[in-house]
Amino acid sequence: MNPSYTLRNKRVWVAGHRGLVGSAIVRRLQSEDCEIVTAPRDSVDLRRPDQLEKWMRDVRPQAVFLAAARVGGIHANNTRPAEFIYDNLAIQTTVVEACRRSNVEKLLLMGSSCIYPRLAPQPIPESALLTGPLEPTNEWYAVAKIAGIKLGQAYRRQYGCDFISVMPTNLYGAGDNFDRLQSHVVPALILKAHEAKMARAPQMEVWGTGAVRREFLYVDDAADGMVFLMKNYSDEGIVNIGTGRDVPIIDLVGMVCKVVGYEGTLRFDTSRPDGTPRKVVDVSRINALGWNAKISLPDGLAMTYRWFLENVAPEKRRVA
Ligand SMILES: NC(=O)C1=CN([C@@H]2O[C@H](COP(=O)(O)OP(=O)(O)OC[C@H]3O[C@@H](n4cnc5c(N)ncnc54)[C@H](OP(=O)(O)O)[C@@H]3O)[C@@H](O)[C@H]2O)C=CC1
Ligand SMILES: C[C@H]1O[C@H](OP(=O)(O)OP(=O)(O)OC[C@H]2O[C@@H](n3cnc4c(=O)[nH]c(N)nc43)[C@H](O)[C@@H]2O)[C@@H](O)[C@@H](O)C1=O
Repeated sequence: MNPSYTLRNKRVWVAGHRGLVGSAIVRRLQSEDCEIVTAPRDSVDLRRPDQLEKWMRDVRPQAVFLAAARVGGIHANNTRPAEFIYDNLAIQTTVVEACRRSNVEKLLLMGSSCIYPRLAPQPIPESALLTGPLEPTNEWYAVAKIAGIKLGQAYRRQYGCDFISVMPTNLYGAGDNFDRLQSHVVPALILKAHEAKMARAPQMEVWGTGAVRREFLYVDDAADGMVFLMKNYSDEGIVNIGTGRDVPIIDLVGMVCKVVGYEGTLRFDTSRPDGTPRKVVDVSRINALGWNAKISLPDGLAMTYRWFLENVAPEKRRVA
């Protein structure tokens, strides 16, 4: 299949357009000469084939970014396994089959770096998929995401659908979920450091030991990489997207406190899970295709905190 695909003058559906990744893809598509279409959340539940297929018949999108999913951090994944496996299976099967029936020209599915085995070689190559046991804190979500990969590959083989799958590493940035319990580590630490600073608290809490390592890709980089793949990649193999560099959580905490301006001490709550000891993806495949991440972690954290202050900070809400 010809890897090059144009978005020019196409109707491009961003499923999950209000989320962290979906809203970043909408921002990125502003510089493409295409028509962005979105499904109204109140009338189109992407777990419902009847609702989606009616909308698809009316709108007839030609290219689709599937950024809709049940998503959360380690606590959310570890405590809500049924929602994470059911919702993500339901959304993926509904959207993939609806795209086939509507003859969508190209669909980009989103997996996650958490699909790889807990103790995969680091950096993690795409070939590590299904070579070992999963990380228990998010295996339900991971199994659903692996099913999504297999769906896309099966539809390419049997029906000739141009469906591709990208495996993003941990993402963060403007538009993130800042819920104290359900969020990922970056927004959670920004919220906690900010609140500790505002309250002049002597200490802030960090989950786990802080010794595990994670890779963080700014969401606008991720969106740019996904548009790049939509335009330049067409094959059944999955493609990692990340920076290729990881940091210990303890270092991340220091960077967040520096950006926020919090100078108190840290209390490590080791009753909270660490999750996988290390998760950094091998980005040689996407680099070889011609794409590289551009936004550094310090710059990304500064942009995220600025967005938090303008859109989420508790004192902002009180003023509003
Ligand atoms: N954030 C991260 O660190 C990573 C994310 N990913 C993947 O990227 C994709 C986007 O994640 P992210 O942007 O962080 O998630 P968010 O939770 O920020 O956004 C998910 C979006 O999906 C929508 N959605 C959820 N369920 C339904 C439904 N039943 N019908 C319609 N819309 C629904 C949500 O709508 P509403 O707001 O109304 O609930 C929301 O807009 C996911 O596939 C995720 O697995 C992969 C790796 C890392
Ligand atoms: C992207 C990936 O994200 C998830 O995996 P994860 O990377 O383990 O998730 P996380 O960002 O929530 O935690 C990263 C690390 O950070 C530590 N940590 C410290 N303090 C806080 C804290 O306050 N909140 C959170 N959430 N974590 C904290 C936490 O203990 C852990 O060691 C998957 O569920 C799945 O969603 C997935 O695909």
